Amino acid sequence: MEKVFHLGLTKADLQGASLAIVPGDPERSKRISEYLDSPVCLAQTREFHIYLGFLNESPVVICSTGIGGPSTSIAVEELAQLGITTFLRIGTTGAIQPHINEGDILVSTASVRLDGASQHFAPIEFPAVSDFHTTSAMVQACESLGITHHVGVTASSDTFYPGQERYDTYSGYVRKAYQGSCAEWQKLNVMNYEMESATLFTMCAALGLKAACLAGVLVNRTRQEIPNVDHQAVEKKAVTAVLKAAELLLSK
Ligand SMILES: O=P(O)(O)O[C@H]1O[C@H](CO)[C@@H](O)[C@H]1O
Ligand SMILES: O=c1cc[nH]c(=O)[nH]1
Repeated sequence: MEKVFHLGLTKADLQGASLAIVPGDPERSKRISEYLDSPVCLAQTREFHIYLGFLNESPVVICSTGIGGPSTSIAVEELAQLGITTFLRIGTTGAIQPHINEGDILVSTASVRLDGASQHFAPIEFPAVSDFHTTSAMVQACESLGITHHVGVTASSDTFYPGQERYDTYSGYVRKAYQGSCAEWQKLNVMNYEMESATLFTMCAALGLKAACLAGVLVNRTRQEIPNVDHQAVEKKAVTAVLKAAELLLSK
């Protein structure tokens, strides 16, 4: 088989892996790989840092998506061509409900499609819904590890600043369409903001692939706009949860 265009890998490179862990941050790929047995770096190209390792002897791929839907859609498409059918996103996030605390883990059942890329896969009426069994494994993982977690709907935006209604910016202006949007999502019981799950869920649901997403809370937007917590501690908890979910899925 030819190498896929962006990731630069062939099916043989993945050694039969069918499950991928997909963080946004490229540097996180390496940190996750260190929890696997015999990790090797397969490629580092653009925002895609790709590792292969083993979890209880099953091959697992880790591939960063970069920030946002367009690069996520490339990673998912090319990984699917290479044999990946299950995608576990592990991200960071901003909570918008007052009862959610920094350091909690949020498991997304579905996402509000505030992205553009998902519309290249399915019309806006199509739900950005996670895979039930894959998401259940994430919930079970959090429960078994005693991690404080919340399960619900996520708003997934193309932008970090206006799409998430941040005013503490260069211009201080948010265009009218997004003014009041955070309050509306709060009223509609949306848990949080992040930037990749709408594309990931829509694309995977439309293509018959399985996707789930969990994220560690870096900031509670009812209290402040920009995160200032210990990023690494929050990430470590989320990584522990996603690896446990992968282990549960691979043991079935
Ligand atoms: O920590 P990651 O996985 O990158 O996820 C979140 O962090 C980035 C924004 O800071 C966006 O990618 C958002 O979805
Ligand atoms: O508030 C936040 C924090 C992390 N990632 C986001 O997209 N938003």
